[in-house]
Amino acid sequence: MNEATDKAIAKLRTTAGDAAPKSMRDAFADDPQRFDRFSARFEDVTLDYSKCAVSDAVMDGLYAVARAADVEGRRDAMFSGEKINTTEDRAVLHVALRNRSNRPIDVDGEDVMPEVNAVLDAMGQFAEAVRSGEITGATGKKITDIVNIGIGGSDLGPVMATIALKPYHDGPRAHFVSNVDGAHIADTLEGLDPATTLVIVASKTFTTVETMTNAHTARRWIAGALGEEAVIDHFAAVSTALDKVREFGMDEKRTFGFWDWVGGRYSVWSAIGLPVMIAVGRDDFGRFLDGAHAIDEHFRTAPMEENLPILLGLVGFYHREICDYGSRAVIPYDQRLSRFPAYLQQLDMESNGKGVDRDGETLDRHSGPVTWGEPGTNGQHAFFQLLHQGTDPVPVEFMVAARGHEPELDHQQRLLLANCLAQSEAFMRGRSLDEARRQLLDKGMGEDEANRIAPHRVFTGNRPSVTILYEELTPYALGRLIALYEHRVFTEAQIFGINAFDQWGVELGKELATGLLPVVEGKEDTQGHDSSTAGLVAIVRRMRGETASG
Ligand SMILES: O=P(O)(O)OC[C@H]1O[C@](O)(CO)[C@@H](O)[C@@H]1O
Repeated sequence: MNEATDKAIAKLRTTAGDAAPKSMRDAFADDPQRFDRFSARFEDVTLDYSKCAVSDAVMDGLYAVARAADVEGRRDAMFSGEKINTTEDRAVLHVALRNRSNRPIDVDGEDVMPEVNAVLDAMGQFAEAVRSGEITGATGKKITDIVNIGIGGSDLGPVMATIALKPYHDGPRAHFVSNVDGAHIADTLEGLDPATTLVIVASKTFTTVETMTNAHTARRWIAGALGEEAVIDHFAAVSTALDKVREFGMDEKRTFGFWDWVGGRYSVWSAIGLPVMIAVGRDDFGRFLDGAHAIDEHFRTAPMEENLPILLGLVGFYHREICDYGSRAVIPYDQRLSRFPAYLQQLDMESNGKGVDRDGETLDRHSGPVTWGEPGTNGQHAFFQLLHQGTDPVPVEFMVAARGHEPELDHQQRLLLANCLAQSEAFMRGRSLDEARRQLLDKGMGEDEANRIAPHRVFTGNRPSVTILYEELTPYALGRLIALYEHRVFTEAQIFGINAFDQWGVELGKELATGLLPVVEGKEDTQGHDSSTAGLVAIVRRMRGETASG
């Protein structure tokens, strides 16, 4: 572990004990400038962290931690193509995928930008040809539906972005299959016409069992309806493993590559974004990349005190390490961001859910928290109970647009905004016992009854939240929002001292999945497995009528 970071964190802990506001309600009452002091802006995005228990001294302590952990130096190393993913010996260059300035970025002495631009161009031509009907299915019919088959990073980003950009869809309908559960592909293909469907198989490795199993099911579906020779016209592939794509029998002209320096969870900007591009078109996909690039430039150049991803990262680190909050809730008051929390779960937890530092030493501090969430206002009618009154405070991250895409329903957007802002105010202010009692008495309740009920209606308040406010959820704004979170995760990882870019924990799942299959199939016995696993396998086989004792 880095000694300088340890020292800065120890100092911050003391500072926070002495100088963090004990009551945020009082802090707001005492300082009318609090919002101005603890919020930052980039273009039309406002990051408000004033409803967190920070003070100037705490923020200075956090900047000192970031400096000790060399966040800025490591950021520059990432942007310059250094192999900062040391356990896989890879550069980390999702930023090159949206490097709209075309500034050269070298990996092993070679500029990656020409290749990046060539794939983007090929994707654009293919996407537009599918959208216009120039590329058709085997029978000459226009493609009306695309089915993306992928999982993890080859699914979550495209699904999330496709849902988010619904107002911009003017291409074929996009569907997504990820789960190996046959129900997923069966339900998705039901009602689709093979003659007008294009299947995109998206897999960085082209070996992931879920994706390959679903790809073979889709292949049978196409071949069964249109004949084996039609398969080539109904499939496209996205992968870094071009040899494996060839083995599957895909057309090379419909194969779009990317590179080992793009992590799965950072790949929506690459050819993995093809379904998004087909749905919204090349130009809007370009605007999505532009938005991310704008945040990249801001992250690369803005001073820490004004740097939104760094500030979001510092607040996140503060909540995790100093305040000891084990999770954070991401609540978009934006229905079209309904899959953003799921997307962030992979981005955040696959990156920062680590137990050893970059040198392989066991961490003696926290790494990343649990990230979870659901859109508001729905969450308000479910888990907000715990957020307001539960015993474990959970910092909340709200995001909301000033304007929706439905001018005729603008009164609903105002209601949404009011809910979002009211919730963050309520988390901060709370309601004291006295206030609760007085409210009940004002409603005409008797004194004894008011005394009995009031404690149940107390809200401790002082519960932290961050609000990210933007004008409208455009492709550009979505690109910015995702990149903001990517660099937040990066910032936190540097302070935690971990490698955010490997994922050995989830890769274990890939090994385990196939290991037990022969046992479930009855081809191997349960010897060597624990009694729980053996017992459950035995029940499964009995229930499926696969053993005599069934
Ligand atoms: O794109 P692939 O190679 O099919 O992998 C899918 C996902 O699997 C993981 O490696 C582990 O689940 C993720 O990181 C990745 O996004």
